[in-house]
Amino acid sequence: MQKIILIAGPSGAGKTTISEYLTKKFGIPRVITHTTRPMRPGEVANKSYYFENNASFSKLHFFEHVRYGSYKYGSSKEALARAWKKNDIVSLIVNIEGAASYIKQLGKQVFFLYVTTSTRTELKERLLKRGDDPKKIAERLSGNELNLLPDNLKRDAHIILNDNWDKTKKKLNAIIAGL
Ligand SMILES: Nc1nc2c(ncn2[C@@H]2O[C@H](COP(=O)(O)OP(=O)(O)O)[C@@H](O)[C@H]2O)c(=O)[nH]1
Ligand SMILES: Nc1ncnc2c1ncn2[C@@H]1O[C@H](COP(=O)(O)OP(=O)(O)O)[C@@H](O)[C@H]1O
Repeated sequence: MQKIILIAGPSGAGKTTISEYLTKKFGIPRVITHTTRPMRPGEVANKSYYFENNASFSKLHFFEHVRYGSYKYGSSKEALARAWKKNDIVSLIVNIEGAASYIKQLGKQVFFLYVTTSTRTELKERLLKRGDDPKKIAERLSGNELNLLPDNLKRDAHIILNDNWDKTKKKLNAIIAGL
């Protein structure tokens, strides 16, 4: 059965780091998603995201799409098909709303990883170190943008407390072995 590992959680929790590890270690490709937000330093077009404007975004065929902060984000049916063509297990980084859509639409094909840290201070420190703008960090770590795990998704979530990278790797290795 084709499967999708959804990776959700607050900014700075380690979603991208985990998805890159899954690619490197297990050849699990990530479904590249579309966004209207500007590219950050260090990001690569068509690898980090497909960077769109409002007009090009509106022409895509979405599996689901959301507005998050000031920008639009969405995963296209084409990008999912492309990733599944490469491998039966793929990963996808989404916000909580997107995770709920996937779980509803794909049911048992979904493995839902919720990644977080023990403290919000740790998230803030990681984001400062990553070079994010302090004003943006404050927005990401409050309100809707925090991506807290809602009660109705707790049953579906496999929670990874990514405080320690070695422990996280071991958990990921065990998860992949069991898929
Ligand atoms: N629903 C949905 N969320 C997405 C998609 N692509 C990215 N996201 C989420 O959008 C949020 C913002 O991503 P980004 O701007 O890269 O910021 P970061 O999480 O602070 O690194 C994150 O929670 C991502 O998981 C998508 O296609 N659909
Ligand atoms: N277990 C960890 N311990 C310390 N730093 C980490 C850990 N996991 C990830 N990081 C670092 O934290 C920062 C945020 O990780 P990232 O994967 O970009 O988060 P997200 O995609 O969830 O926003 C990156 O600089 C990354 O190298």
